[in-house]
Amino acid sequence: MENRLYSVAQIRAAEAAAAAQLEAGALMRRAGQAAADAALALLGEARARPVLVLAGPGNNGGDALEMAANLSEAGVDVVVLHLAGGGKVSPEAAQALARARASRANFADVALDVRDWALVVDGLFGIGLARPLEGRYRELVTGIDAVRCPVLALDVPSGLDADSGAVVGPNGVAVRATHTVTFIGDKPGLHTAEGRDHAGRVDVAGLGLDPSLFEPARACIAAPAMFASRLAPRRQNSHKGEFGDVAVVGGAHGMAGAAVLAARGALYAGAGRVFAAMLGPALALDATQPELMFRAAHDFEIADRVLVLGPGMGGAMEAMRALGAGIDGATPVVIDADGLNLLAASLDLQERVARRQAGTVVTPHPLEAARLLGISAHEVQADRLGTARSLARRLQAVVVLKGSGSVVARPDGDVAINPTGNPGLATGGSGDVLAGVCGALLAQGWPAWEAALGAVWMHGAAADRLVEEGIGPVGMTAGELPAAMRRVLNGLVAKSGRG
Ligand SMILES: NC(=O)C1=CN([C@@H]2O[C@H](COP(=O)(O)OP(=O)(O)OC[C@H]3O[C@@H](n4cnc5c(N)ncnc54)[C@H](OP(=O)(O)O)[C@@H]3O)[C@@H](O)[C@H]2O)[C@@H](O)CC1
Ligand SMILES: Nc1ncnc2c1ncn2[C@@H]1O[C@H](COP(=O)(O)OP(=O)(O)O)[C@@H](O)[C@H]1O
Ligand SMILES: [K+]
Repeated sequence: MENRLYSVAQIRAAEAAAAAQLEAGALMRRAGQAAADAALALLGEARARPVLVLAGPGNNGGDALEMAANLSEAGVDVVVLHLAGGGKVSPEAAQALARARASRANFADVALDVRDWALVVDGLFGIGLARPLEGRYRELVTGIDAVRCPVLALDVPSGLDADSGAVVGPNGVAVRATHTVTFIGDKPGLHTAEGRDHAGRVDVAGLGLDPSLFEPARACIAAPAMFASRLAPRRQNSHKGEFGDVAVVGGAHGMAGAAVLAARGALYAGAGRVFAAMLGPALALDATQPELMFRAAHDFEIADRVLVLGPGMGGAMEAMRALGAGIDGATPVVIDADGLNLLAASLDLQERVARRQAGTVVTPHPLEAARLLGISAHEVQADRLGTARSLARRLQAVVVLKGSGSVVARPDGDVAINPTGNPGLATGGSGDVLAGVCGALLAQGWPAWEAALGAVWMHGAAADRLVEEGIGPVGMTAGELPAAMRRVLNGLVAKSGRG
């Protein structure tokens, strides 16, 4: 998999294997050099003001001390705030401290707001964070929020769990960095949950480890290369039957909009024909999208149609019957929104989902995932990868756990974290559009894993384009997504063509 993400345990194993082959302290010196290079790149010509380096008690602090020595050797004015802690110090961190003390860096116990810094470097804690930040550490970390310069985190923003992207502690704090240089391998927690807010832009410094030292990654960052084989340009001699029928099953009384948004998502993602099978009063027409065909759900023929089960479906018996019929059908399905709430209420339906032969994509937001697993939304967010994996295993389906850094998981445990999208998507109906897009890709023959990855990546990229154009993040509407997503999709298709 490209853009690999490693768990802390995997990073530790690779680090130990590499350290056994190298001279003592070599990895820390390499980390300190990579960190200094990243800082120099960020500073550019801005050398007049000093750089503040916060160095913690462990090896993350050791990296910071090596970096401080390198920066001062490069002529940068460096102030080091070293918090020694009371515990045992590794030989390499002790060596780094000696080197930094012998350099021109100034050691001082300064307050964050006493100077106008060019850069603040967070080398307090990395993957060894063992508990929530308290006392002086907490003060420093919250103080960083007030500085106006760039903040560079070393390895992991202090206070963030590198595996999950959760801020550690019930009332925890973590550094909000503008940039993170992460060592040895990239980590999932930098890209999902609170990770995107705290890590900023992430660069990986591999430190020259031999790839054979790594256990296989079970996670990666999603990228178009993962679904590129499905993006072939259409043949001239094609007809709408080749691009499949999508039927959105939903739209109970008062919730027609959800079904319409999903149907538009499907239309703009290239489905041959799109139906909205309404549980509530069937609309005659969507005047702005007259291509959509409305039917009453109770006498709609679902055979041979890819189904998007759930947008605005409600919780009535009729909805449960429609969901069951869709699940028992032989075509690929997407289950979303109220469809997931109904599923959460029925172990029988969950088992029927797990027995399906055709592709199944399930798209819960954290609360829907929590209902499905009988846990709290907080517990879901504390372990998004684990949650998505266990749902995928339980339902034998591809699961998209939505939110910042959506996690796409499949039953064998592989996951991808989506890097596109922004808070403009936090608006009613954007999930309905996603479900429709996913349905259209399934209808065009994409396997469930690629359809989920493609839908999530393009849906987020559409929102990113809208932000670039000034249409968001504030006030972006779900109805604006389908056309923006269509531009993203056609752009990818054009790129995938020959020559
Ligand atoms: N080893 C190597 O070769 C390489 C390592 N690398 C670098 O090392 C980092 C990992 O180093 P690490 O294992 O020393 O952990 P680190 O993140 O510094 O924190 C542990 C220290 O903090 C303490 N502590 C923990 N939580 C605390 C809290 N809330 N509040 C207060 N104290 C707390 C804990 O002590 P404790 O009190 O728990 O005994 C311990 O002293 C990694 O992220 C990377 O940057 C790279 O250079 C590559 C080569
Ligand atoms: N802060 C965010 N950053 C990135 N994507 C987001 C964010 N908030 C929401 N999204 C995305 O927007 C969509 C919202 O879906 P959902 O919660 O089901 O909303 P609705 O039910 O209103 O349609 C999902 O694709 C989700 O991943
Ligand atoms: K750090």
